[in-house]
Amino acid sequence: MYQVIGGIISPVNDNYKKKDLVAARHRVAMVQLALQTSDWIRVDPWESEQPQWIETVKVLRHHHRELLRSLPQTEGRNQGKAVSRVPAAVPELKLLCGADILKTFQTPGLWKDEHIQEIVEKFGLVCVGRAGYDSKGYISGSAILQRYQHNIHLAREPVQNEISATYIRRALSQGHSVKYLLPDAVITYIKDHNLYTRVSSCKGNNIQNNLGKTS
Ligand SMILES: Nc1ncnc2c1ncn2[C@@H]1O[C@H](COP(=O)(O)OP(=O)(O)OP(=O)(O)O)[C@@H](O)[C@H]1O
Ligand SMILES: NC(=O)c1ccc[n+]([C@@H]2O[C@H](COP(=O)(O)O)[C@@H](O)[C@H]2O)c1
Repeated sequence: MYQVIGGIISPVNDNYKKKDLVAARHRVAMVQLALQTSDWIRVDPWESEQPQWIETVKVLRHHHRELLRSLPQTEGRNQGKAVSRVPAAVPELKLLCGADILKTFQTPGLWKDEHIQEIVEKFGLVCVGRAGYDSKGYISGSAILQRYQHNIHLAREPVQNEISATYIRRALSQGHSVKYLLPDAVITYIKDHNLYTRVSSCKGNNIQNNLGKTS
C-alpha cells in the first residue's frame, strides 16, 4: 500500500526529436492551466529548461534529489544533544507512464539497459494500460523487467481512456473541436497562441530544425 503525496508532470525538452511538439514554454503553460484545480499534481519545467534533451533516468535522479532535500528533518538526539538530522520518512519517486512506454523499452538503441534497470530497481514504474499494448507481455519478454516486476505497478482503470495527444493535435490542425477533451483554459491558450494549426505546426518544425531541435 502506498500513500500518494504528490505528482510531477515534466514536459520534455525542445531538443527531444519528436514531431509536432510546440515550444516547451507553451507546453509548460498549458500543463499549468490544466492543473489549476489540482491540489497534488504540479508541473516542473526543470527538464524542459536544460540545454539539451536528457534521458528520463536523469530527470528521475534530479527530482529524487530534490524530494530528499525538501523533506522535513527531525533532530536525532544523544543525551539531549542534537547529533544528526535524519528525514522523518523517505518517500519514493516512481515513473508514471502508459503501456506504450514499456513497449518502447524494446526498441533497439532507444533506452540503455542500465537506465531501464535503474528505473525499475531504484525508482519503480506505475504503468497505465492503453488499448493495443500488452503490459504483461512486455514484462515477461524482458529479463530486466521480469526481475524487477515487484516494482512495476500495473494500474487498473475502471474505464479505459483512449485520448491521444496525437489525435488532439491532428484534430486541432484540421479545425475540429476538442471541447471536453481538454480543459477550457487550455483550449483558450491554444487559440490565443495560434498553436497546432497546420501553419503553426509547419513553422514550429522549421524553427526547431534551424536550432537543431525537433520535437
Ligand atoms: N490514453 C492514455 N492512457 C494511458 N497513458 C497515456 C495515455 N495517453 C498518454 N499516456 C501516457 O502519457 C505519457 C505522455 O504521453 P505523450 O505525451 O507521448 O502522449 P501520447 O498520447 O502517447 O502522445 P502521442 O499520441 O503523440 O504518442 C506517456 O507515458 C504515455 O504512455
Ligand atoms: N533513453 C531515454 O531515457 C528515453 C528514450 C525515449 C523516450 N524517453 C522519454 O519518454 C517520454 C515519452 O517519449 P515518447 O512520447 O517519444 O514515447 C519522453 O519524456 C522522453 O524523454 C526517454
